Amino acid sequence: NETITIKGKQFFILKIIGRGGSSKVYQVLDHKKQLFAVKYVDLEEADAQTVESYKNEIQHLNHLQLYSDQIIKLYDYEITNSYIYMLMECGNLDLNTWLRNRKTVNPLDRKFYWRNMLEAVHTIHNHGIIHSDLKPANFVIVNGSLKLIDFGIANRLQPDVTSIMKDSQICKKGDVWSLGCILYCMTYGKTPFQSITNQIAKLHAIIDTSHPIEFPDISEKDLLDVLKSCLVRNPRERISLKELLDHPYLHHSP
Ligand SMILES: Cn1cc(Nc2nc(NC3CCCCC3)c3c(C#N)c[nH]c3n2)cn1
Repeated sequence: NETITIKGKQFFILKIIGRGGSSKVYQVLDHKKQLFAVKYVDLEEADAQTVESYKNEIQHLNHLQLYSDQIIKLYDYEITNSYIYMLMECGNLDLNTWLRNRKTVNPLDRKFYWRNMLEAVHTIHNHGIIHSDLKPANFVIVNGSLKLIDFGIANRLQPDVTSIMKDSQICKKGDVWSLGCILYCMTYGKTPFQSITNQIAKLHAIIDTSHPIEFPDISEKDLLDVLKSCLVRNPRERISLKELLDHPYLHHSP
């Protein structure tokens, strides 16, 4: 069956893991039967800005390999005018699928995965990257720990150059909100505004500081405090990533 050749090495396609607009992710084997993920991007229809955004994402992914184990391993890549191949480590499952398949998350997994997510996002923030679209599908489980697979740079609708560069500390707080939503989901089995089905009403609730987010009582008081601190609507008052890394939830058992 089908093979992919990257930098002269041949890989055998086992299955397609996912597909996006012009990208596909395959699970492949090399000649030593080692498992990898290959991301393929079709550049035929891509405009110069899109190609640039993909090259930017790859440069950052390549560089950040050195700084954290919670960033997916990029072993090699091949860029031509018509396609991109990225050879990466393969996760067993992405966090979105994992969360969908289970009703409850055990407190130890949740705490461990939270630590992994914080470390990954702290790493990209330290290099001036703000994801601004963090969701469970951006993380994969590799040998029991979570790894970030993309930085939200590729194919983002580029902020038009007129957008005034906001204070980056404030923008980083957007990623804290997103992480809080993921942790909320791992705690209560639903996202903070999931019960509001009308999209407009949901949007109003999200931005309405007088609309209270429900935090049903739980035994882990440290976890409850993390959730309430992340899901503060005013970014200035919201907890920072640095403070999250020092929070008792990460350091006190249970
Ligand atoms: C469902 N599932 C996922 C895996 N593992 C996996 N999925 C990856 N992307 C998936 C593409 C579809 C959406 C969810 C992420 C990548 C990846 C990139 N990009 C680099 N390594 C990976 N490993 C095994 N089953």
